[in-house]
Amino acid sequence: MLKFAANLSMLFTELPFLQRFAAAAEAGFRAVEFLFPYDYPAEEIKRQLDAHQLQLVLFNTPPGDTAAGEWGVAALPGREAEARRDIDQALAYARALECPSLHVMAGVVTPALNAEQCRETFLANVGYAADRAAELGVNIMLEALSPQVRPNYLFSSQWQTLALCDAVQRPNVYVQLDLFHAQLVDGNLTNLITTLNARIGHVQIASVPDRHEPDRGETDYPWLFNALREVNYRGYIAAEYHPANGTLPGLGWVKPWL
Ligand SMILES: O=C(O)C(=O)[C@@H](O)CO
Ligand SMILES: [Mg+2]
Repeated sequence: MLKFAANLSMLFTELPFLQRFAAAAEAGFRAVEFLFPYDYPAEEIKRQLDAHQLQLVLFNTPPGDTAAGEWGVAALPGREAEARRDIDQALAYARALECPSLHVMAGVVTPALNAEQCRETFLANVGYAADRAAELGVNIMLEALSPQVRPNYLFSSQWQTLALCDAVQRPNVYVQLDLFHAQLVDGNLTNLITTLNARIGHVQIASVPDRHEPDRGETDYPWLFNALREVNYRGYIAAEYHPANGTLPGLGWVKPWL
């Protein structure tokens, strides 16, 4: 049985953040994810999860200075101490919120940076995160981001994600397969699912190219759900899209799965 989660940074944004948990549960979701918990004490988020019997399944390490265009610091040479503080903080939240997976954000490689050095820095920081996470039973996710959404992010292809997972040599590091980014960059999604298979730790979905509900656009999600079922995918599939016309009217696609 496939399991679905609502991304509370993109869905239910008609409501303030802490009210989105109730709305997701009311809509039938049993699991949620979001970008960042850091503006709120963990206890406050935990109260929402418990009150609405929701499982938190994923969130991200802090993004760095977003106003300056940063999107993670784990690949930025010279920022290792900050990256590891961020990882420690994120893992403290993961523990408090009983969240099984953490996405470690790499960062944008500006022209002033050496790409190979960034990759090495990322691998070292992911190794640190994986070892700390293993003590808590948490898995680490790595996510390729398309240049259309995040230009110059450290990696954009699912094959680069796989190579990074291989290179870090830790059993608790997985591919976070966002099928929206994957279609933009790699295509051939059925092959990606069957080839990556057991290395996939988390899946996210949205229509392509508009990043709306996954019931439109160029990707056939019922087909891909079936492909995930056939490889016996046991993780979550998170709805990470911008609703085209409000969250609730767009949830028809997920109703049969909840
Ligand atoms: O942008 C995405 O896609 C994500 O999954 C974010 O959480 C990280 O960039
Ligand atoms: Mg994503």
